[in-house]
Amino acid sequence: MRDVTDHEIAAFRRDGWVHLPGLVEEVGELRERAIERLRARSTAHLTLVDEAFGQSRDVALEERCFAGLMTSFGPNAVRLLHGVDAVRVQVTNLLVKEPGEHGATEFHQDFPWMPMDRSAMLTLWVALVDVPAEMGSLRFYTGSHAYGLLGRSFVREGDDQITAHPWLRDLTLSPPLDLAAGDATVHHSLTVHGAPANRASGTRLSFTATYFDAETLYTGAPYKQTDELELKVNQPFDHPRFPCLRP
Ligand SMILES: O=C(O)CCC(=O)C(=O)O
Ligand SMILES: [Fe+2]
Repeated sequence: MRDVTDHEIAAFRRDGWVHLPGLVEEVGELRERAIERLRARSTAHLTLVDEAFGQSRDVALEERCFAGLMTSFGPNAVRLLHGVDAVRVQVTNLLVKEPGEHGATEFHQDFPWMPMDRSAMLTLWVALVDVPAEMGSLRFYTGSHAYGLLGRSFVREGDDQITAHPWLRDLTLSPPLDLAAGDATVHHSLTVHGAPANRASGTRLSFTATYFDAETLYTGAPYKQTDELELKVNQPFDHPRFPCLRP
């Protein structure tokens, strides 16, 4: 994996998202492991998120090659986030968007569900196959991370951010990106983002990892991932599920 450049860091801080062409040199093994693992995924559509994409969560806890990818991006995540000395990983995931099976990913922010006391958090999204725009690469409202918490989406029908906050349309929507396998995007946890449905013929396949400031304290807000972990309120996420990475 290459380092992010100073120019890319400046763009991320200004825009709330950045395109990282050629971030990962070789994705062959990652793609094979992803396909293998996704065979076992549940295809039940139980939530509004399931309508948008399938998931295989915590992939880096179980697959060495994804653990390597997660770890190598740690120093980049520290550099991208402002005033952060170390990060923890919140979750790693494989996302699959099938033509026909999945619809659009409605525009949303990632942070409003999180049981964290600060929003210094970002998500790396790596294309594991070529993802032309019509396959559903992510779109971002440029600068939307400056507007704070805008509320939860995927909770009720019609709660996407554009319906809730029509003024977002005054911001610039990022261009439809044609990603090659190994290209990535990064978005801040407050950046409004979404993706169109997959209108190509193949499967959209990506790896994501979410990183947050290692100093972040647990608030105790109900959240499926953390409810069972016996974390202490007002203490850091000091738990093997949230590995700490330093530059
Ligand atoms: O891949 C998608 O369509 C959505 C992914 C997403 O919202 C995220 O990684 O935060
Ligand atoms: Fe998201």
